[in-house]
Amino acid sequence: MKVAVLGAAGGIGQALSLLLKTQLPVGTELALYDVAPVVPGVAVDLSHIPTAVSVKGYGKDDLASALVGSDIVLIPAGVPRKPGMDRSDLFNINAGIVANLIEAIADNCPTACIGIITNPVNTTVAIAKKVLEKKGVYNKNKLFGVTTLDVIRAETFVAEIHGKNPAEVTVPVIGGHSGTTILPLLSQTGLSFTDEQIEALTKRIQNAGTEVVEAKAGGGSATLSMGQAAARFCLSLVKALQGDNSVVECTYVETDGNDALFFAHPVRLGANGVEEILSYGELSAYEEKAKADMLDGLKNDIQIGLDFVK
Ligand SMILES: NC(=O)c1ccc[n+]([C@@H]2O[C@H](COP(=O)([O-])OP(=O)(O)OC[C@H]3O[C@@H](n4cnc5c(N)ncnc54)[C@H](O)[C@@H]3O)[C@@H](O)[C@H]2O)c1
Ligand SMILES: O=C(O)C[C@H](O)C(=O)O
Repeated sequence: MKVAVLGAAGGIGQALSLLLKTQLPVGTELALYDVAPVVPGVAVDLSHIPTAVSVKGYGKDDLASALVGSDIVLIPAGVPRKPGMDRSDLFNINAGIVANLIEAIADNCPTACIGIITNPVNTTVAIAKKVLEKKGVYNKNKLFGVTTLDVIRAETFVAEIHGKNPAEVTVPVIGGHSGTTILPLLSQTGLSFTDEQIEALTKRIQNAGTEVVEAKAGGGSATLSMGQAAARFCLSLVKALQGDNSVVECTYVETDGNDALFFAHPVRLGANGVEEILSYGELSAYEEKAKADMLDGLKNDIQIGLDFVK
């Protein structure tokens, strides 16, 4: 098994790479790529941790070597938000970065599962689809927008309110990854909430990225919690690729278009990536309305991505 992290020297990239170095199965190869000259040093640093996962750093001109043979490629490359910005304000810089990296994936490891972290996720995943299609290697079962951070935040905040261990709480989060497109399904937690709690919790989960951006006061966005979220997603994918058919994660994937072309659902993973897109079940009246209200915005975000690739 080979896992490549593109943008591995960044805030998310370093946290994620540390977690993968310590948690990937024995024998895994971890390839760390970044345009920042520190990346070989990050790899050497991690290589001193005594686990049976080999780590190699790849600089700016070595993208192809980093990618060849990869089974999973995770992409946290790109610029993060500063206070006052929306995720969509990152489009101008990050769209081109993602398109170029996806082209290289198409050329060097066209059958890899790709997890996109770079914002705006609602749009960058659509860019990836178009680039892969143009290259003739698109497989919708292997392209994922990583929305796991919304899930772990929802689990944390719900556990806090109910005085529970977060490990015992499950909250599906559907839709997209920005503002109101993030839709936590509190009705499916098996726990009860007042209307006021539902309103406040939903808003907190939707604004949690901004909560971090403001707290970091110009120093970037969520990196450590995102590292944890991406590691959870990657480890689930590894388990599934190795034959475990029972792994379910919420992730932003291409669907039958019932809601929008890309929509985060609970997804059963397997040896080929997406095994089955699971129904998100019955929504409460509050959730139905929230979904109806955000769909046009999400569809627009997706269209911007599709239109970016000529
Ligand atoms: N999906 C999510 O839930 C989620 C959560 C947090 C952050 N993000 C997004 O992740 C991205 C990265 O955030 P960060 O805090 O790690 O930023 P960062 O600035 O700390 O790190 C980004 C890294 O990407 C590298 N990079 C830039 N262009 C590159 C290229 N063409 N190829 C390879 N590497 C390149 C940079 O050198 C840097 O090391 C941002 O777009 C951010 O908005 C997404
Ligand atoms: O909020 C951001 O810009 C980063 C990320 O999407 C997050 O949800 O923390």
